[in-house]
Amino acid sequence: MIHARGLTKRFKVKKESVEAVRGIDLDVEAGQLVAFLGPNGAGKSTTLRMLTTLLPPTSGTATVAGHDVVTDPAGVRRRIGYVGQNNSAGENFLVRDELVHQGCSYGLTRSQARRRADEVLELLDLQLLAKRKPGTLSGGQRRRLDIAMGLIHLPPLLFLDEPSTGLDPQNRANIWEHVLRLREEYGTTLFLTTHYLEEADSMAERVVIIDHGEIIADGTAEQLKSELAGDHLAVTTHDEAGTRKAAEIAARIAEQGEVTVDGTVVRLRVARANAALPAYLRSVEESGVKVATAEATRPTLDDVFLALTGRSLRESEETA
Ligand SMILES: Nc1ncnc2c1ncn2[C@@H]1O[C@H](COP(=O)(O)OP(=O)(O)OP(=O)(O)O)[C@@H](O)[C@H]1O
Repeated sequence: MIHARGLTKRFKVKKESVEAVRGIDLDVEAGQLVAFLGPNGAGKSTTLRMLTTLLPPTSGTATVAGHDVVTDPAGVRRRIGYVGQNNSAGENFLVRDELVHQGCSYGLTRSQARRRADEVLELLDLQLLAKRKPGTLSGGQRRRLDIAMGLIHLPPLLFLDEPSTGLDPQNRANIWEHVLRLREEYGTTLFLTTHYLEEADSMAERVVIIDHGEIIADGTAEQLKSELAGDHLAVTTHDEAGTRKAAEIAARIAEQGEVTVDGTVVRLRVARANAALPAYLRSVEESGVKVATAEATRPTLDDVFLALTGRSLRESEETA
């Protein structure tokens, strides 16, 4: 559905050149739900804008929904939906009429557009709001209307730029419910950017991480977490001598990263906690040290980003 090779975008700002995207290779198969993650300024929107033909690449190639973004942008646009960060519905018409108008602009006849408008209104639970003006909708309702606008021509591929940003947790969950329903009912391929790591982790089957214009990780959240970040173990002993001993043993088994000691707590990272924790506890107890508490935690996608870049994604966001 998406095949990009060496996709690059360079902007000229005064006399300086900004390399927003530096040679991206990407293949997305039909039916996938891909979350595109990265800190502010990483190049997410620029990539999305190139894939949706809103911006020409500086170099490289991309075929999207079977059409080349440079030589056949109109072909790409007919086959994709794009839900940007700004409202896509205008203020001239009522909600349903906005949808019908959008359908007609995609070449549907008026009666096809009406039928399709009713389908997307139902899919996004907007039926009761069909006769309202878009400006009177709440933030979450408005975002659902934006998604409906992107779906009016039944595209096999939908791009969503930050679909849940700015919404409260309840509305975010509601948007996800609709996005997942869309995929279930129509098999739509979904490619979305998000700042919410937890959402990408739990909802997307594939996570692609971009940093400084380059893809630095690509896989399922589980793969990325176990291959790149590892599980965390924290073991507490009763005294400093015991902690020292436990830290020495930890240094021998820790597969990734260093061992840290904080008071009487020893922390380490291992590939798989369920195998490593019992073995570690056995070794510590055999050395004569009594363990007070032991805890294993799974990493987050932020730990993955930290392991790859030495920075936390959240900190990168805050300093950007
Ligand atoms: N039109 C433009 N002119 C100049 N520089 C640009 C332009 N658009 C983007 N950039 C720069 O390209 C880089 C990537 O920006 P982009 O908007 O793609 O990042 P992003 O990952 O989408 O960030 P955010 O999460 O903040 O939306 C940034 O350094 C940005 O300042």
